[in-house]
Amino acid sequence: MNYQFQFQPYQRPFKTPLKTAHGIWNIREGIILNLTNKQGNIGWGEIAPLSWFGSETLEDAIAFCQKLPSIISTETIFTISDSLPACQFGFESALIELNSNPLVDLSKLQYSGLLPTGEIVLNTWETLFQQGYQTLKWKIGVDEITTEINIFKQLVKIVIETLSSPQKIRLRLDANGGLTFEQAEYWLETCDLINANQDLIEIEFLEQPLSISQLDLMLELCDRYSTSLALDESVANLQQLNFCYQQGWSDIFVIKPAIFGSPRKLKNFCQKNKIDTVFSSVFETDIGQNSALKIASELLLYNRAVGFGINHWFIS
Ligand SMILES: O=C(O)CCC(=O)c1ccccc1C(=O)O
Ligand SMILES: [Mg+2]
Repeated sequence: MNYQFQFQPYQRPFKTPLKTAHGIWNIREGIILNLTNKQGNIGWGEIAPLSWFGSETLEDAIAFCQKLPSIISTETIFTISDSLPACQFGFESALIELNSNPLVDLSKLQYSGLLPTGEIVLNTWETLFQQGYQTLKWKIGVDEITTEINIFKQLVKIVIETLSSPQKIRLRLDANGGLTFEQAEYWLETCDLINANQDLIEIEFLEQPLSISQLDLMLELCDRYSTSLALDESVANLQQLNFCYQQGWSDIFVIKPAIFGSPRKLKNFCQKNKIDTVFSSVFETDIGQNSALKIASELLLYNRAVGFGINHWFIS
């Protein structure tokens, strides 16, 4: 099958720049593409690379699109190199949109809301909770650890004072690989104590405490603490996911479909191995988000909230 191919780069500024352990992020840049078939139907796709997470760069993706002819085949799409995972996602999701049943039910998904870093979280959590988010994520590893643990304990205290059973918040902590082993131990001790002593706030998991090169130490943390751990940066694409799975990771895997690579290969892996997944955004636009959410709703096994509650981060 042949398709007519068009693409257009885009830029979207954040309302408030996003702070993570990797640094400050001001503008989301990516590419919107479309494929038109012989009947004139159009399928949209998005390429939203995140090179600091291990995907190709935006420049790589633009260069790839520029080299393609204006008519491309299904075979071209299914042979995109594994070194261009965000391109694999963008083109395959446009194909999926053209060729499959559009009636995927996204209404059953629960969303996780992303909190801002720092002390402002003490006000923001309640706004998001009132908007319906029962799962929230807070970035750590950005400030001094004593400052962050202090804010975290205040947050837990306020939540406990404000909610009453059966209300409940699940909180995810995302370190973006920015902690040392000792700092991760300190966080996990604190989380274990909170989880053991009350039911109004559950620390659902600590996400990517250490860098990709320290998988052995993260496996050790899994053994030593009862709070769950999730890998994110460590499993940014299929090759990395295969590796971590083979090394024995049996806790949570955060999957960011837009940079992971071929949706078809992701589906095969998840259906074969029944892993515990959290599907998450890379701040793509609605086009990439819709494709990612369709994948999430097909593959989600344990009903964990998807990390796509991020719209309030953008100037619309
Ligand atoms: O996962 C979520 O809940 C929100 C999305 C998120 O945190 C994120 C968004 C863009 C890039 C990296 C990350 C991350 O999980 O580290
Ligand atoms: Mg993360």
